[in-house]
Amino acid sequence: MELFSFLFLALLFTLYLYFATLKPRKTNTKGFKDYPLIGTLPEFLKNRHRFLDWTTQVLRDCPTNTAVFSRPYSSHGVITANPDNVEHMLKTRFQNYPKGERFINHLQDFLGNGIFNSDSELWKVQRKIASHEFSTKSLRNFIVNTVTTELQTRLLPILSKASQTNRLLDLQNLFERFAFDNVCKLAFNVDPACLGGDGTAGAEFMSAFEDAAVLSSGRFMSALPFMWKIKQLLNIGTERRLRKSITTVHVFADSIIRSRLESREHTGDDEDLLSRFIRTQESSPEFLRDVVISFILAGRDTTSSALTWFFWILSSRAHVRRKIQEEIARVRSATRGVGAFGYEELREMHYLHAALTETMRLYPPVPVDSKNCVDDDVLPDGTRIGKGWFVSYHTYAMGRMESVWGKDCAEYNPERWLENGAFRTESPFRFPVFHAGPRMCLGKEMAYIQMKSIAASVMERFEIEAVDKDTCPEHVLSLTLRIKGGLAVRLRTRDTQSVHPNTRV
Ligand code: HEM
Repeated sequence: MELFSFLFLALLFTLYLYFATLKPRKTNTKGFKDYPLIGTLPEFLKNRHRFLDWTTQVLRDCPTNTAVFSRPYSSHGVITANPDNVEHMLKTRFQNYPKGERFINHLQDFLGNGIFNSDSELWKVQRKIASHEFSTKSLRNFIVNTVTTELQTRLLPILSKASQTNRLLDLQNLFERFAFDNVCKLAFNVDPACLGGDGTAGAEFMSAFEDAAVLSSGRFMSALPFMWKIKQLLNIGTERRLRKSITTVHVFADSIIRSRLESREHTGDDEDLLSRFIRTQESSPEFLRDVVISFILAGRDTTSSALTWFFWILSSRAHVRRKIQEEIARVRSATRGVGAFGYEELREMHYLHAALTETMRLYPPVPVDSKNCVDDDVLPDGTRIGKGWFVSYHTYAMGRMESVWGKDCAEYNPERWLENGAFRTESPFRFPVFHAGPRMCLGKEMAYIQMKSIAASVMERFEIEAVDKDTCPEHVLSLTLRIKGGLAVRLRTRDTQSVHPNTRV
């Protein structure tokens, strides 16, 4: 026993000496500090809680805004905020940069082989069906109608009541519930009634879905890649919670899919994606479940994240709020529209489009996205990448790069998106908020319809002020960029003279 204690103390002492005298292999300030054997791990552990800002600073200091990242017992990787590199990986050499095994393994339990978590043929077949359906007018109308109903019957009445009672509201929570109801209608025509409804089963489904998303993405932040696998094997800690939440999600989705398959002949006119997939091809219930879950994940927290940051930013920018309100009033008087905004009216709102886009430039809902390198390659800026390395493009950092947006990159300025008053699109490689190339986001148009519809309807009726409008909120990093603790706001009904008489709730 004494010998054991002695050996143990000797080992501790040796480790102490090793770490105390350790010097990074790379001592200059460019790139991540890289130590022998343990790679970037010490820096990563020190900065994990502020991952986005730390990596942004490192990339800003690198000559081509690209840095190599290494972790012990795991493959190396490259993180880039360079538009040429982004174009190379997302388009020019698309085949060489799939999601890859590492990404897919991390999310497999939750997402199976859904579009968000597959490559090659499995991805292609879902992409083909979905991109056809997303381009149909019937799906667009379905989306507009779903958003309108949720707005008129749930969100606006909740806001109206809060403004009368001067109650504080967590706007992020409301938007997340809104988006979840919406995307469930789109995915399988089910209304979980998470916003203002009595949907107990729906609320349980949403909360399990949220847990599953956060815990699955937490696997990527594990200091040592095999640690989550050990926890999974022993069914302990976060992995135990993850298993439970995934089971809840699967049971809920399976029951809907089973009943829809049993009444297959009744899906003839249904507009939701599940019915469209059932009509188009023969698929197993498990595959249909994967399809549905991926779509819910893709459309769930993205629009709510963008809208939450949008209202926080606008809280301290009265001049931007005023311009949006003037635009809304102009569109109203031109169309003499009443009630919810129609698709054509939303299309006319160029300034609102620019203000939302500018929000996502600085606070992208998907801040970092990763691919896997299949064969050795050299990026356009000269960075060498080895087979099996991960390559991440850092959308959050790109919005803050002088090399991409110029000297005023840190300023919130919707005007940068306008030319003679009309919205001007940007290269998706400089602005990869919706991804780019063959895997570009399928829900982009739907997302803008939803965000513009909510923003215009809310801003036409209310003034919204974040309680803590002058302090940048902390964010939580899961798959999407969310505000830690939500966004507390106070509402005031706008002067009745400035609101169209027929639009009151
Ligand atoms: C502001 C809102 C949104 C943003 C910023 C956004 C962003 C993105 C990004 C970055 C990706 C690439 C993810 C990856 O492959 O790793 C993506 C993919 C995707 N998005 Fe969106 N998205 C938004 C809203 C939506 C909505 C509302 C839907 C509809 C349900 C949707 C459906 C999809 C789908 C199906 C994919 C997978 C495409 C593929 O792999 O081929 N998105 N989105």
